[in-house]
Amino acid sequence: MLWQELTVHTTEEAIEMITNFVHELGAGGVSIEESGTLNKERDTSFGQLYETPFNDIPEGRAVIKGYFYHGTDMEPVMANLKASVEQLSEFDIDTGNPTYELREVDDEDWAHAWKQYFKPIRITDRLTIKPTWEEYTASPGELILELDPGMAFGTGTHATTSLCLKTLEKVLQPGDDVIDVGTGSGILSVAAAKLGAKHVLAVDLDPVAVTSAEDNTKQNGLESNITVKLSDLLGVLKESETEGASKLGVTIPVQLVVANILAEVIVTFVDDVYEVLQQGGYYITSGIITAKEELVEKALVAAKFTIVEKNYDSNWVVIVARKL
Ligand SMILES: C[S@@+](CC[C@H](N)C(=O)[O-])C[C@H]1O[C@@H](n2cnc3c(N)ncnc32)[C@H](O)[C@@H]1O
Repeated sequence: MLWQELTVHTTEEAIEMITNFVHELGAGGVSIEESGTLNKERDTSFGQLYETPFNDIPEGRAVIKGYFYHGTDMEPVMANLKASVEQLSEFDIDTGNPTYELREVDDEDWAHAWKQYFKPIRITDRLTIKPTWEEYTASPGELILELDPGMAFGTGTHATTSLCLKTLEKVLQPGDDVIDVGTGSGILSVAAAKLGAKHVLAVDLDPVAVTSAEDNTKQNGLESNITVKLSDLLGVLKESETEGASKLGVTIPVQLVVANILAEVIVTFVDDVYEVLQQGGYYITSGIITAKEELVEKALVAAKFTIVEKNYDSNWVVIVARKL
């Protein structure tokens, strides 16, 4: 199928606003590329982070691409978008002299192009992510995460995913029950299970992510260690109250929760994380751009969490909080 691809070259700071504009103007899908991440393209109903490796986008810059159906009259779309972007300076958002391009593309091109760049990645001495279609020989003691993210988020190349993986390796104790909120491809759940979790409950509100996480659970032979559900954390809490833990696989309260979602979303369920955690339990959270770090910290402290560690990669932070 043919699409019209509208590209905006701008700054990381303007991503959120411009992505919203492109959506509001009727794009069927939006992709976001920042420097040094892997680009995958699909619908952005949850405002996910997007990934692009080996690109030559300079630090602080971003490329946003909106895909419009072939018959769309792009002239008013362009005019509207430019007018909205110009207004951003009034809100002190630096759009960095944006430039615009328009071209026709075939969706086969953009749905699969990223695969050629996705190679085995060694995240830590122990954890390596291996695309299912690549050959790789593991060294002794190396844990291999077999992964085909499909169109879900979570290849491991994005700074936030790799921050979460490194932190999981440090914090998770064998035998822990774990909840992975916003599982995407299931990458963090697969890692948690391979690192010795007793059971992992993986939840996501996006059916595409749920299918991907289920597939990756199977690829790694972890069907008896990971339960995947189309839900958010509140849904999990309600289900555990009404039906008990039997369908969730984990026993609530759990020892560890991990959530790699955008800051604005994370702050909406901090209290639910506190409730679902055992005393002494850990909460690993990322998806937080450093500009939003304080917002999340305040919400965590207000919910009675103690912040025990923070680590950074590019403009992203992972926060480790504890229920003490
Ligand atoms: C940035 S991706 C993270 C994927 C993967 N966990 C990783 O670390 O690479 C965030 C995921 O959270 C999901 N999501 C967004 N809001 C959510 C919510 N309130 N509850 C559950 N999942 C949510 C999105 O659908 C998306 O798949």
